[in-house]
Amino acid sequence: MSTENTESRESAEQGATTVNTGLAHMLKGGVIMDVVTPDQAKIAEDAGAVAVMALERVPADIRATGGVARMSDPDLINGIIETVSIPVMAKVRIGHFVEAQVLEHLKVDYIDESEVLSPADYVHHIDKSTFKVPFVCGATNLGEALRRITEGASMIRSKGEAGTGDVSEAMKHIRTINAEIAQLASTAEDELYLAAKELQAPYELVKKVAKDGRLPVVLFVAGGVATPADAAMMMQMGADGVFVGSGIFKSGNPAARAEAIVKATTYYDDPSVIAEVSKGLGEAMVGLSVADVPAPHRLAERGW
Ligand SMILES: O=C(CO)[C@H](O)[C@H](O)COP(=O)(O)O
Repeated sequence: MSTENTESRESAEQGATTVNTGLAHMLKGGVIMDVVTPDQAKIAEDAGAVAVMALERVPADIRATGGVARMSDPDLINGIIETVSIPVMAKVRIGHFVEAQVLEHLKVDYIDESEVLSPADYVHHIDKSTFKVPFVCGATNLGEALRRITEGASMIRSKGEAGTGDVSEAMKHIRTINAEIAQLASTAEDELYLAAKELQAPYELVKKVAKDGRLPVVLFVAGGVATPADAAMMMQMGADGVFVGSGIFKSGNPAARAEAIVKATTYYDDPSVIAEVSKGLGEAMVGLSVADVPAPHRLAERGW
């Protein structure tokens, strides 16, 4: 390849990186909602969601019915794309690069390489740098987040324990990521080589996080967020936004709860707003305490 071609490819790649992370920045401060039908997508859009995540079953139903959970039917994804004007994300199994090729072909706005679906590869994640469409990936700690970013993820979401309605794992993961970043920021420069080795992440990326005191991409929180107060708490913990799935569409009044969670995410530091929007929402999802979920059934354990 000529020098000129190499340069233009590099510049195109840099451009793609900017665009890829740019969409995630536009979603900041918002709620991304799991939806399984075009009607649900419309409810989410009307409630003020900044994007929807198309999938076949919300995590609570994946957990309840078991079996192998895969990428959704393209007809469902197309139906949702045609119904709403906000960005549409969709999930692929960890390591399933052909499902990702299909979603890119369908022109989804974002791909979630998600532990909520059954992994297709227990060793490798997708090489996301080979795609034009941006990816979001889950992480339970800083090392995991940095490995996903190295593979090309443009956005990270902490995993929580999806489908439980129990926010405690989401809290654990955002606290862990925050604490590990704070520790890096106070690490002497000549000790960052060891930190990189321990985090199993590239030195240059570790150095950047230490210098900036934050991830180089947007960080949302997911998994177990079920009430307006849950969402506001994640925002007060420093999240750039929240994903909510089962908490809305497994509740008694999805439209009202969706709107309330959006408002609480926006006014996350105003208890008077959170109190107001929490009134009269009807039944919250029944939920499942994470302490009662045995380790082999924990979705957050998937991914490495
Ligand atoms: O995997 C996801 C993020 O991509 C889900 O949207 C999220 O984890 C939903 O979890 P829950 O159903 O507990 O809200």
